[in-house]
Amino acid sequence: MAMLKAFCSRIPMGNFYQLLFLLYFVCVGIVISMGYVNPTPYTNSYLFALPPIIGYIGGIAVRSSTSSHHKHHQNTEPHHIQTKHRINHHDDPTIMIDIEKINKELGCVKCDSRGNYIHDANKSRSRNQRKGNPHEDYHSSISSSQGQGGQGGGNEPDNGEHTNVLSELEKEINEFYTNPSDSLNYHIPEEELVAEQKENETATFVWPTQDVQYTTTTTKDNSNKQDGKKKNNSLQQQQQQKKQQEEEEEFNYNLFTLKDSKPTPETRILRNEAAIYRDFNQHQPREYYDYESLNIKWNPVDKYELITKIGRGKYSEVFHGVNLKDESDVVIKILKPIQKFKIQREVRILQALDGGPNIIPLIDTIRDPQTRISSFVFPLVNKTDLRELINDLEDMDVRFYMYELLRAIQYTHSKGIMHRDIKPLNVAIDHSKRKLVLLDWGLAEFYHPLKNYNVRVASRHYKPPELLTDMHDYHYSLDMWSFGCLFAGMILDRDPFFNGEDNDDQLMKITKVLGTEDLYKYLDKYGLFLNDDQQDLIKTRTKKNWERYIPYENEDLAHPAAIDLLDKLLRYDPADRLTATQAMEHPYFYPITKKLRKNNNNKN
Ligand SMILES: Nc1ncnc2c1ncn2[C@@H]1O[C@H](COP(=O)(O)OP(=O)(O)OP(=O)(O)O)[C@@H](O)[C@H]1O
Repeated sequence: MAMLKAFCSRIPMGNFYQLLFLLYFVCVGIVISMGYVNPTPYTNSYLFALPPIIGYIGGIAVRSSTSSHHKHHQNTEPHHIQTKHRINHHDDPTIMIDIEKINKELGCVKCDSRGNYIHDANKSRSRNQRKGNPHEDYHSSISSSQGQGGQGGGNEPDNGEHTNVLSELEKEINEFYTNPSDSLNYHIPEEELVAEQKENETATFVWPTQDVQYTTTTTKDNSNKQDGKKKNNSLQQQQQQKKQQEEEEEFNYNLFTLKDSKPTPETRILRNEAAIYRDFNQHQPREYYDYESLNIKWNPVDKYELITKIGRGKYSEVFHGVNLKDESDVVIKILKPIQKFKIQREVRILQALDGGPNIIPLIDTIRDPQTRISSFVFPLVNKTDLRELINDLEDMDVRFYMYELLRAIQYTHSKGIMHRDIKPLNVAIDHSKRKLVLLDWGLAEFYHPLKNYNVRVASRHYKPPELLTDMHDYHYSLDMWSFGCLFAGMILDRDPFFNGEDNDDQLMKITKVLGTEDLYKYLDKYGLFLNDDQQDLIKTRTKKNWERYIPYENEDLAHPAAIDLLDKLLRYDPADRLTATQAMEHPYFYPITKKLRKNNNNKN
């Protein structure tokens, strides 16, 4: 009996029924042959044909039902393995960091560094229980999906089915982390491992950092191979660590730049990104651009004496002073009460640009301990107002000073900084020494791509269209517009060239010269809109020829090369404007660059 049971258990169910009917068929044959039943055609068909047919059909039915069950089973099996494959990527330490970052960004406080969901009793509650607090629902659905190894991350409301699947997955994930090797349903046959090993023994390794290749063979020199592998491993580790560090730095940098950035309006189609020096600050140590962490060393004021007031600005009173130690002339810029970060920013930027061409150097930072009034000390520039000077300047002088100004701007941009207040008042020229310096770094700022900056910078008449149309993600090219306005003022003897009475009027004045066609193209490109007042003010206008603005007495300054340069600077679209480097390469400056090259050659 036990043998029969064992035999039966080995026979698949479909075959078992067929065997049973075969047995019946044999029995009926015996009965007929022994003469117990009359073999009429009817009895024959009844006794012989029907049972095998039923048996056969029954067998098919049973077999197909078991095979469909089997198929279903097969389907879940690879899915199971697949899930573990997906989870397996957490073994990569670089990805682990990623998930941690994503969790932090999404505010998933319930995930560990591997993106693994940390069990929460609330999570096992039913949907109805959670329904009462939609906020809680949202957060638990985020953290649940995070628990799947960072897959998904949706914020759809949870339901019972979803929770079940998630808790199963959670179990799998936890199992995987407690015993990763066991949970991988993989078995690599011994022969394959040996073959792989052999293949590696004769493989060519590429040195990861240099273009050097070396071959190691176990049969010839075993130690070489070991060394090579060790080197390779340590190099790989170093590379991985470096990558990890870079990713961390990038993440911290992104957090930093997002810190005080305003959200971008949904209407924006295209963001405005600098084409040059875009990632300069990202590749600098944080102290370089994080001016709020700067500790300014304030020295005593008694080293200097004030002589006379020479100027005043929005944020300061400027005095001619003297350094009592060496009796040198200085400028003391006494700061009005302003926010601390603005002082830190100006100092940090002046430090970053120290030694740059035509940039005013910061000599000292002083503070009166009693009044706590802070001041910056600069060298005195014996300057002449640009607007007065213009009458005395020849074409070559204008080219020279404009080139010198561009050198300062180019250097500033190359250091990841925007000046944001280029105007004649901030350019000091000592014509007797043929020396130009760019002053007033109070509004200058570090450039971070796609950061939404304050548009209330630069002086109205030098404000580019992006500041007048609320494009907050402006970049270095805003300085190039301001430079263009200053240049137009000089060569066309009309400063300010665009003389708006307020910001809306300023844009209107610009459209009177540059027309409206390009303005609308620029607005459409970036998904920007005019405000109501601007729409009322701005009528359809055609672009004017620059020639009509050239006064008779300025034809020597405003020649075709100068006009061509001006035309390439004053463009609505910041992406269409020349960069400082491109402007310096413009034919207008050929006589200057030619002379510079000659002087350099002579020196050498
Ligand atoms: N080193 C200098 N040599 C000569 N004059 C200077 C010097 N520094 C500043 N000035 C004069 O003082 C004025 C005000 O200086 P500065 O622009 O730095 O101050 P501010 O308060 O930041 O001005 P703003 O209102 O333009 O922001 C300048 O326009 C210039 O005329």
